[in-house]
Amino acid sequence: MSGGTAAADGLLRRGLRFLRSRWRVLVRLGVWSVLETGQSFLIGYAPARALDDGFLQGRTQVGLGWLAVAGLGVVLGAYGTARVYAAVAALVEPLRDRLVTRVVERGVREADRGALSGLTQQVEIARDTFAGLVMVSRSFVFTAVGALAGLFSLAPLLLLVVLPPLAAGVGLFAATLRPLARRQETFLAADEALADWLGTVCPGLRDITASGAEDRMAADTGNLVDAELRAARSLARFGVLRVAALALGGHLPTVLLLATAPWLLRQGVTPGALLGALAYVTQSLHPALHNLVHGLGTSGSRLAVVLRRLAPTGAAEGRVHSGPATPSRGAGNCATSHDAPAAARRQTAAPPTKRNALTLSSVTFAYGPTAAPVIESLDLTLPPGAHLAVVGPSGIGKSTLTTLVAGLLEPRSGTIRIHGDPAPTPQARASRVLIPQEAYVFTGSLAENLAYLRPDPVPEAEMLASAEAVGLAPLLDALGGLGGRVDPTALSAGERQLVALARAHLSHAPLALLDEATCHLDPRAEARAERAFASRPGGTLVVVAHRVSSARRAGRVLMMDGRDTAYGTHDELVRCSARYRELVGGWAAGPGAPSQPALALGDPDGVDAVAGPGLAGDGRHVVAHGPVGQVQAPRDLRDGRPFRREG
Ligand SMILES: Nc1ncnc2c1ncn2[C@@H]1O[C@H](COP(=O)(O)OP(=O)(O)OP(=O)(O)O)[C@@H](O)[C@H]1O
Repeated sequence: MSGGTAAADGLLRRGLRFLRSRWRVLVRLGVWSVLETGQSFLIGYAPARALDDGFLQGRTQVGLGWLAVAGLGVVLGAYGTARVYAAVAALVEPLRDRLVTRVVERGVREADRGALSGLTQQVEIARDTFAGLVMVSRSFVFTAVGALAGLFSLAPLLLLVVLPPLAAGVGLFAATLRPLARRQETFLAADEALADWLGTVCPGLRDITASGAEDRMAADTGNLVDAELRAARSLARFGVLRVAALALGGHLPTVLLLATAPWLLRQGVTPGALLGALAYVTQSLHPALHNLVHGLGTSGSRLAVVLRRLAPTGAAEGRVHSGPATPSRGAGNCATSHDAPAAARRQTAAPPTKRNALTLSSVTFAYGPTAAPVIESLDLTLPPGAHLAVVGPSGIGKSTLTTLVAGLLEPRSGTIRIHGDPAPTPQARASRVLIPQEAYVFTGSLAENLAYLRPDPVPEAEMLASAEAVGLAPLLDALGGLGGRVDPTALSAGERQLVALARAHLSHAPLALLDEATCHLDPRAEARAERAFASRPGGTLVVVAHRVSSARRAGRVLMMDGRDTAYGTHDELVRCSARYRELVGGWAAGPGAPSQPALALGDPDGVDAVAGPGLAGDGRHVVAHGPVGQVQAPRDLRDGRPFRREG
């Protein structure tokens, strides 16, 4: 037995089990359908009687009476239809609940919100399709029973004319149902495979061109297009059989009734009975068969595909992915924001480990409704304890990013979570502390300034430890200890930054955002402050860096550069990102270099640096556009030694 057939049989078994457990609802549905069917019966019977017993006999009132009966049948039928909808809801909603429970469990287990929203959408499709199927197949059965009973009661001979073509049409349709469903599924799978493939290839066109892989990619894409074309043609061929079934079962009875009318009249069938038979065929049987053929033919296979996809194991087992292997992206391990979709997929495919300190999912932000986004579709994940340096050219959006994470701005779209709490919310706000470039201190004691972010009384020892950690101790001594008076105007910008840093260090917030918060400190003092934050137990640090030394210290670097944003370690970026090398090289070249680095003389920790453009990454890969080596890395970096400013 093939995998597809086994899956289909499994689905059928589960479906029958589901229906068996809801037999009461099915009975209710049947009862209301009978009432609805009364209308189908009367639609031909009443006009026949009206003609034969009323108008043709000159008894107008009797004729009108029968027509009134037909009208009453319509009213009762409408009531029955309303009750039918309620019964269908009772059948369909439990299926929806069951599927929702299943996909939510799966989404929680896989910690994949993207997949979850996709799956819940599919549940809605499954619910609607199932409801449509129940309505269509039920309607056909009851309408056909009503109409055939009516034909029999008018004149059994009529069945001889109507029944054979109707049965042949239904039989032909039934025979095509399974192969049609298979072809429909193949077509859907081919269509999705092509869409998936294009979604992967299109964002990487630049890399494909850079690595000369156009021909191979075009050939692979062509294969998928051909596969979809073949599937569409095969489906269309079966579509012709479907139309034939409808012509046979729906149109032929009308033709036969008209062609055999003289014979039928000779056999004693009355003109009214003939009129009634035509009404049954054209008003009931043909529309019901039409709905069945189109509804069951299309929706049935759609439902099968969706249900199989929602199945607990091998969610995509029903999906034929005939696409070629993932395209090479040109530059080894590198990944830019071009790779965002692939990177996002890699990220969501990873098993959940622990709660991330910071998660950005497809974050887009602009300063105005029609303004160009400063940040676009940014994905970023930082585990607790991570140390990230954000670099990029002036005005690229580094401060905007930290402000968004701090919850002072709201993304236009996408989500930001700090230790699982969405930003901006009070919970997320309590988990982060933002130290901007401009450090604010106020007139008061140093202790008051330091304890400002703590709701609880802060032990002196803690304050002294934080002051020591960030390098505030000399100022603390100069001011005469924690009780010393702070006069903001008497402090230098660097001293004010040290106070602000010690205050943030004392806060309980595990995520520290330093937005050029050390720009007035010398490199040595900056290094000390950053290390103090990086070594807080469980503390996560995001630094908007203005020196290369900052980027080197950080475990990961986010180089913001619009669509070419790159992410990785400093060494990876140096290896893979031409843009990053260019920036680093710019610093080394000194003043007047394109990136206009802020150099600090005699930096024992390395070179000063940077600013460059960008977006996101998956925590493991970095990027380069253009072959690696096209831009030569500065000699100092290749030697692994820090830069030194010349002269
Ligand atoms: N409050 C604001 N209102 C409108 N536009 C703003 C605002 N703040 C920043 N911008 C604009 O958003 C863009 C990104 O600015 P942002 O300050 O985030 O960049 P940056 O990379 O931090 O720059 P720098 O390194 O110079 O601090 C710039 O074009 C800037 O002019």
